[in-house]
Amino acid sequence: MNKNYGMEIVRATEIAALTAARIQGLGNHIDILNQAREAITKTLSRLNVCGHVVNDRFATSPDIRPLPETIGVGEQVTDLMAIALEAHHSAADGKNNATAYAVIGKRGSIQTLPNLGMYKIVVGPRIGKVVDINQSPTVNIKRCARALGKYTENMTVCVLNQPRHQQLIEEIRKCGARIKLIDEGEISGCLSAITGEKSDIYIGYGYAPEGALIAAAVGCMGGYFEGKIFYENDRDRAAAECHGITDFDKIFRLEDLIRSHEIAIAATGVTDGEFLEGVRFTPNGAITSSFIARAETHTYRKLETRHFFDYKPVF
Ligand SMILES: O=P(O)(O)OC[C@H]1O[C@](O)(COP(=O)(O)O)[C@@H](O)[C@@H]1O
Repeated sequence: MNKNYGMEIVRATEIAALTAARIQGLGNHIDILNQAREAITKTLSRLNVCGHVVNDRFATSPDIRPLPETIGVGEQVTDLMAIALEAHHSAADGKNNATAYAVIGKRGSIQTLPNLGMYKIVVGPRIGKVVDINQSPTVNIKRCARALGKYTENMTVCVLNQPRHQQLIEEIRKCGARIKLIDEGEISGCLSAITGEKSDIYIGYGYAPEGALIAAAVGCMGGYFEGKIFYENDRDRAAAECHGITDFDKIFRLEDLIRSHEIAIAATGVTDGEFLEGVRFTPNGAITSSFIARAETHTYRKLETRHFFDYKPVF
């Protein structure tokens, strides 16, 4: 791609975040997700590309507004992944970590993944390739501590607060590391672990399609990612085969999920989160907190944007 599309897709994540923030806390998680999806689609539709939408986890959900198969008005063919509102239950409840995300990359650069669970481990560039998903959390935490020159007791591990993580949480406690529990929004937990802002490692089970977006963030910002898809039965394995996955023990790394340096990512906070602040409404507009990054340069920017609704007729 011959330009930094991060600058363009961030406008779409901003509009999705502003739209969702307007109805934050009203309790309707389907409506807030649909409104965010409509908003991100409308703004991405103005992009001068022909973006093939990939890894939409809600593509076949009957209540959820579909994203078009292709988005944009241009000729340059790209992959486009949009998570208009991660942690939509949190957004509907007015809780933390709701965020809008978009990734754009050269056509074929983003691996498509089935709607299955994926166990993930994510660290930032200061730690790098010392973790091994087949090792226990204790071994990985200690390896990361050594890489950072920190005591294990001063390491912070971000984990989704889900019953399935009980054993993981107990093991982390036993090895002496600190825990940062988040209710929803694993991507923001991973971004925070990549930059080392609020945690040092992210470990846990979430969805596989999110893994591609997290890998894109690692590709753009540095760090290390490993993910393993969790299969319960033959139907799951058949679903994976539709995406060309035939090795069911495969460890997915950055290069398996993102196959090009021509990739850019953007995100905007809806509610306050691990990595970004939520939308703050002002008397005549709103302030959004976003980030954009691209793999070619590894430059990442955090942006505070002031929106003036008198000049934004849509609001
Ligand atoms: O805990 P669950 O329901 O298995 O889902 C895990 C997923 O939920 C999330 O926390 C939020 O998911 P949504 O974006 O669908 O709201 C994701 O970050 C994570 O992958």
